Formats: sequence, structure tokens, C-alpha cells
Amino acid sequence: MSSEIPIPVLQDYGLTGKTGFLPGEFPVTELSDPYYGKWESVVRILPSLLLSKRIRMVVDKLPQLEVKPSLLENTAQLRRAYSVLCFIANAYVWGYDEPLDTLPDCIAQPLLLISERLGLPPLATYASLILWNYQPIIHDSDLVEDIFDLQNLTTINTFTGGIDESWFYLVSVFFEKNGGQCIDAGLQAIQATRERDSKKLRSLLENMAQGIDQLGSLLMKMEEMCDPHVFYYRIRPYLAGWKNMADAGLPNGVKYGPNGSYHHFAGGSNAQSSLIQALDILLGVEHFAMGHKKPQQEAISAKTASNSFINGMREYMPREHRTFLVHLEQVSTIRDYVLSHKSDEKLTLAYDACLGMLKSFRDKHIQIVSRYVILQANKKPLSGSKSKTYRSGLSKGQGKKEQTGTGGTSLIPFLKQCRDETGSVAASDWGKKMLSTGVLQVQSSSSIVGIRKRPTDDEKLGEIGERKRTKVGLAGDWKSADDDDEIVSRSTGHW
Ligand code: HEM
Ligand SMILES: N[C@@H](CC(=O)c1ccccc1NC=O)C(=O)O
Repeated sequence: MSSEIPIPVLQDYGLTGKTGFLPGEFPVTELSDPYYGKWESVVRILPSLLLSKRIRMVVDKLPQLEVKPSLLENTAQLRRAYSVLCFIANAYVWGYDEPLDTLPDCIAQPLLLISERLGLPPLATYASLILWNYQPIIHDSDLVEDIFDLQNLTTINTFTGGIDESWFYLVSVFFEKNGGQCIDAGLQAIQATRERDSKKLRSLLENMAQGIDQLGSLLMKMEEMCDPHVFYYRIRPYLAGWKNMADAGLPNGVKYGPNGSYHHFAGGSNAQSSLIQALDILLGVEHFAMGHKKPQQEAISAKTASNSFINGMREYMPREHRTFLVHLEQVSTIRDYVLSHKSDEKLTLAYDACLGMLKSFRDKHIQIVSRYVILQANKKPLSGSKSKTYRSGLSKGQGKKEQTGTGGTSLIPFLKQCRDETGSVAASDWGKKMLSTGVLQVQSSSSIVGIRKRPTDDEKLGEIGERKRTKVGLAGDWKSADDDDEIVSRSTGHW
């Protein structure tokens, strides 16, 4: 790490402090060149084509269109083309009871070219489904308070045409938008370490802690309009990729064109979001191979020990975002600065509060995954023949692999390790203790409001099952801290 290396400038990577990893302008909703009209008309009616099981028949009739230089030169149009082709590709492969392992050339060839140009894999990714797939409902900023309000956003395309799927994507869009300011504050915080300005650093870390706290609350909005059953049985199957999918019927992956070659690619996942990885880098959180802790000896290289899934997911991010993360890693000095100023209690508290918020975010995420994947996968079939639908059709192949994420992780152990690694880098002894035993949630680093007993994981699952997940702490509940306790904020009060 060297202070010689300039701090990244968001704009150099196509990012903005206002929108983070989302494009600065709203994504293009339709390719402007009528030459690509047939792609657009297929994706427009994708839900109906899937419902009537005609997607393959229709796509097979599409002409082989060339990727014009005018398309390659226009980033917004290129992203739209990528998104359209990814939706069609995943629908083509997963749109029937049995997946098909060969994409026709009319989709495969342009998709290979376009994805290569964007530095992305040729299948539905977080970028195609979330980052470049939203639009405002009301465009006129005179008519709405904030054009970017979650209430004013809708998706451009979905597989199912349903509100649950739109909401599933939109929560992440909103999450990315809100995260932008955390990245901006993080970059300023690095600058503050260079200026050795502890007061400024503390204030920026406090902003970040609040921003990350909001991200956790946003995550819990998922339940407002995305039903777990609909998610698991109707939406999620289309998000799958073609890596480790032998059980689902794709032992070789997918062939790109009848004369092309087979490729294995992981399915869409929020692990492909650059935002959380950027926060980890800024705060010095490291993730290690499953079941491993930070290596003690230098003999084991950091690369060997690091988590290959998380690193691998960078290959599923747009090239510019990937290079931004690499640059960020080279200048990330916040943790070292805080550790070398351990006597500054307010500073260490502000830093530990950021970690606490991030850890709390990951805790909430585990609850979401439990409800949306684990509980659904373990659902007992209803009595009667209709119950078979729980294990047939689109959810086929997931019966045996229900503990696996679309990205291919053994999900709960993986997510728990990510969560625990977040807490383990706390700077203060107090923070270390709290973050290794409980969930720390603070309104801002200067206003920790209380502590209460931490529920066990089993208790949490029970609550989730009964739809009683959120408990708001009452002043009367507070007591002094011991090892099993968590600190909660008045603002969110989530477990
Ligand atoms: C129903 C909603 C969701 C489900 C079922 C879900 C499921 C998962 C699963 C299974 C993984 C493990 C990686 C994989 O195999 O794909 C994962 C990772 C991840 N998810 Fe989610 N997720 C959901 C929503 C979200 C949302 C809305 C966010 C952020 C706003 C998010 C953020 C993350 C992150 C950052 C990771 C990487 C692991 C980490 O850094 O802790 N997820 N998710
Ligand atoms: N990994 C998740 C899927 C997921 O999180 C996801 C997949 C595609 C696009 C966005 C995603 N996350 C959104 O909130 C799963 O295993 O179901």
C-alpha cells in the first residue's frame, strides 16, 4: 500500500457519488436502432413466451443480427443489448421443464461479442438484471419529490412479468443508489488518513456507519412485495447459471452456438454487486477460503487463503467496476490508520460502528436467505397431486441442491463465515468482544442506545417461520452488556 498511488476518482470508472455503481443516467429502455427491433420485441413479451412455452420456438426463428460498430461505441446502448440478450439466453435455457444446453447462434454470437466488450460473462448477471434494468415510473421531476424514490422506480424487463420479481430487483437498485454515498465518504476517509486528520476521518466514518445501517433496513424491504414462495419457485430458477448444474440437467454447462464450445458460468447473485466488496475493502474486511481463518504464517500467500468465490465474483462485474475495486485495494488505509490511533476512542468506536453495521447487514441477509431459500426448500409438499409442483417444473433440479446459492455457494456456512469475518477485524478490544459475540447496531457511532440478549440462530429461524422477525427494543429492555448480548439502535431495532 502506498500513499503515492492516487485515490481513485469515481468518474474515471463511470461511477458517481449520487448513484454509486448504477449508471449516472437512467438506463436505456429500448435499443434505438430499429435493426434490433426483433430482440426488443422478444424480450418485451418474455413472460408470455415463457408462460406459453414458446420461447425456444420463437428465438429459433430470429435472424442472425450483426453487432454494429455504432452499438459497440455507445455504452448505454451496449448495456441495453447485453441486458436483452442475457434475459433471452437464460429464458431459452431454463424456460421449460428440462433445460437446453445449446444456445442458438442468433443469441450466442452477439452475446459473446457484447459481453466480452463489457468484460462480463455471457449470461444473466447482477449487471444485466439490476444495474442496467430499471426506469422511473414518472419521468417528470416536477411531478415527484425524488425521481429516484423507490416508489418511483420500476424494472424494464422481467422473466415473469410479476411485481415480486420487479421488487426483488428494485430493492437492489435502491440499495446500490444509497450505497453510492458510502463509497464517496469512504474515498474521502482515505484522503483524511493521508492528511492525518483524525477528526475528519471520524466524522466520515460516522456517515458511513449511518449509510450502512440504512442498507440493512433497505434489505428488509424485500418482504414488502416479494413473496418467498414466488421467489423460490417462480423467479429463482431463471436466475440460475450453468456451473455445477449437473443435477439440474446441465453437466457440461451450455454450448454457445451449435458449433461453439461449452462454458460453465455461475448464476446471477448479489455477490456480484461491487458495493459490498467496496465497503469490505474500505474497512479492511477480508474473506478467507471456507473453513479458514486469516493465515498466521507469511508462507501462505494472501491469494491462496482468500475466498475464491468472492474473488471469482469480480469476474461477473462490469470491467470498470472490477478495476475500481483493484485500485481501491491499493489505497485502502483506513483500518491501518485507526489501528495506529487506538488511543483515540471516538475514532475506533466510529470505525467499529461501521463494522457493526456491516455485520448487522450480513446478519439480516442470513435471515432473508433463510426465509427465501432454506424454508422454501424444506417446505413439506401439500397433500394431493398438486403438491408435486413444489418439486417439479421450474424448481426441478433444485430439490437436491436446495442449500446452494445461485452463485453456487454452500450458502448458510458461507454467509455466516462472511458475517463473522466482518466482526473479527474490530479495532477496539470492546468492539472485538461485542462483534464476535453479538450484533452491534448503532444509530450513529456516538449514540449507542442499548444492549440486549442475542437470540440463537434457532430462535431466529423460529421467528422467521412465524413471520415475527422484527423486534423493536423498548427502553425497559436495556441492561448491561455480557457475552451473549447485542447492541441495538432505536432507529432499526432489527435483530
Ligand atoms: C430474496 C433475496 C435474497 C436471497 C435469497 C439472497 C441469497 C443469497 C445467497 C444464496 C448468497 C450466496 C452467494 C450465492 O451463492 O449466490 C448471497 C450473497 C450475497 N447477497 Fe444475497 N440474497 C438476497 C437478497 C440480497 C439483497 C437484496 C442484497 C443486497 C441488497 C444481498 C446481498 C448479498 C451479498 C453482498 C452477498 C455476498 C456475500 C456477502 O458479501 O456477505 N442479497 N445472497
Ligand atoms: N444468490 C441469490 C440470488 C440473488 O441474490 C440475485 C440473483 C440475481 C440478481 C440479483 C440477486 N439478488 C438480488 O437481490 C439466490 O441464491 O437466490
